[in-house]
Amino acid sequence: MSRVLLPFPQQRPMAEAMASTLEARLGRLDWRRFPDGESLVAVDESLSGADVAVIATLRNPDEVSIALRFASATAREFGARSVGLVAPYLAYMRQDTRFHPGEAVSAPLYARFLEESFDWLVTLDPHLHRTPELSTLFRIPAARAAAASAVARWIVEHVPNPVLIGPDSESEQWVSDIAGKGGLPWQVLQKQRHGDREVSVSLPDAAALKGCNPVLVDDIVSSGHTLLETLGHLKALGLPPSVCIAIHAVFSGDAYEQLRNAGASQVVSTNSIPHPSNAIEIAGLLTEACADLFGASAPRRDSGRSP
Ligand SMILES: O=P(O)(O)OC[C@H]1O[C@@H](O)[C@H](O)[C@@H]1O
Repeated sequence: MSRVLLPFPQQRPMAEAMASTLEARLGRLDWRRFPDGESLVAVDESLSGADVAVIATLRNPDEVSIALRFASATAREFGARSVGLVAPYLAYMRQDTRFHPGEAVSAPLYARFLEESFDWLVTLDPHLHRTPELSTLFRIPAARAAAASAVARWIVEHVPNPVLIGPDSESEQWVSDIAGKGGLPWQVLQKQRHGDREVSVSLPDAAALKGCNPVLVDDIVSSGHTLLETLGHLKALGLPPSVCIAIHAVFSGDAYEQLRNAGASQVVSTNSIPHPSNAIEIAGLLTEACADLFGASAPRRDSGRSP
């Protein structure tokens, strides 16, 4: 039985970091776009009997998803026994309910889409809010790694006298976990979202923050408005410039530049999405989460069948 990692081009360094512990070889997965936007995917042809893990981070999911499907189907066509997906960032998890009439509930729909291609899934800190666990969303074996220990280590090593601040109640699960791992004080604010780019947050207990260096932590930073709003309030309270930590550096548009220009002392992230802010390595955490699934899952009924 052999294990093969097929990383999308951007995830090659992640795959290189994971390969030896997983006793897997690195295979070829090329992806390019034709001028009309269509995808051309090419994978290793020597996959007969192999357990394959495709590695793809799902920022810009509408672009990458069709390529994912082509990659998994072609790997099976070349004889892969099983095909799993390691998605350091799992997209579409935030639309987990119908916020307005007529909207598609994307989280379960996207889960169904991925299940059609993959036998198992590993991801890092998925945005599970109203959904308690990955297993309630996915019908294939799914495991989640947590960045908390790596983020806590980074904070302890880089920020003197830190206090962790989560911008909203959704962030509590990540902030409290990181605080627990690092033995750090923390608090979580109340946020109201008024639109895609309009949010307001409540003032924190300023007295409790006196003498500390604020570290804002969120799972996803997309437009950046949640952290921008929080930064603004902390600045108005006269607190020292805050460190901003994103687990997933989505950073749409100029969000990263805006945060840096808004008085953040540093903006850092894990490498779940390749980005200049990456400072916290999570390959080892994903490797651990893969251990029980990679090569262990029962082959799909249609495994090896031509697409
Ligand atoms: O405010 P932006 O950066 O657009 O969105 C990120 C926020 O939206 C939430 O679901 C995330 O957990 C995070 O708090």
